[in-house]
Amino acid sequence: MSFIDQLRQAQQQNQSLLCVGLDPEPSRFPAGVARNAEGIHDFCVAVAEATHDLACAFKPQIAYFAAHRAEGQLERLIARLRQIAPQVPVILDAKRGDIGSTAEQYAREAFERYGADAVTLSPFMGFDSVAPYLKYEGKGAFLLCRTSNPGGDDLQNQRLADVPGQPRLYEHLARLAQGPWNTNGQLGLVVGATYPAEIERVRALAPTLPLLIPGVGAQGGDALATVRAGWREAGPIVVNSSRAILYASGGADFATAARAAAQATRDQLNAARP
Ligand SMILES: O=c1ccn([C@@H]2O[C@H](COP(=O)(O)O)[C@@H](O)[C@H]2O)c(=O)[nH]1
Repeated sequence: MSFIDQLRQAQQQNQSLLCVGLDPEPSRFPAGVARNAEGIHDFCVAVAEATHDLACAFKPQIAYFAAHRAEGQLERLIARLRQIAPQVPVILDAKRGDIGSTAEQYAREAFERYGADAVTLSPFMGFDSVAPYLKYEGKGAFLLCRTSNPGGDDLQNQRLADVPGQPRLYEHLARLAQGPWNTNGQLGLVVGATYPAEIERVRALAPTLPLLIPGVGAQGGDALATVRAGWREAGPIVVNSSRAILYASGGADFATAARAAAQATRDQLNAARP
């Protein structure tokens, strides 16, 4: 099954647009969870078990694992997610971008080593840096388009003088991803919930692409405005929240609190659907 079909199926089954982000930071773990690589694995498993029926995707951010030499634990975690929630796709947030030969290795890492269903990529180096990922049939790739951070303006919001109509860089990217770059039909875009007007613009330019939308929760993005701007019958959205769910409680009840936070966010997103 293709990534996009898998995503739609999980959204239907769990009635959810919510992606639970797995950004495990040992210094924020409650007492009783080891502040090491094994603790990272166990903490994420506990959160996944508590939220598996509320999520349409899980998004481990690779830096939180690699920084603590927990790549082996990330492999095991993704394998475990398959048991906990076989229907829920895993998006590996890696934001890779490199020349083709190196991109081949990154693609292998994401899809063969970790077994992710989709990956996030930086499109800055152009189509040949994206193409190796598209050779993996049915696997998804989300290109950074209009990111949630204020610094996204520095490049993404600049106009391209040499392109007809002088679009902004993020608009040009959205057009490429909807059109000529989407050779396997599995491309999506990353757009920040902190910029709903830009979500709406991206949706106009890329009406059928899945949008991965981080920025609700800890970054303060507006869930209602996000869904209104991005959700369309023909174009799914996946709205990520990480810290607001993972650290809803710093105590022994962290998994129960994570579930409550995930449920509240899921319900908020669903209530905003037209
Ligand atoms: O534009 C982007 C792209 C990716 N991210 C990632 O999403 C989560 C957000 O975490 P919160 O705790 O919900 O703020 C994190 O992994 C980022 O690396 C993003 O925030 N913005």
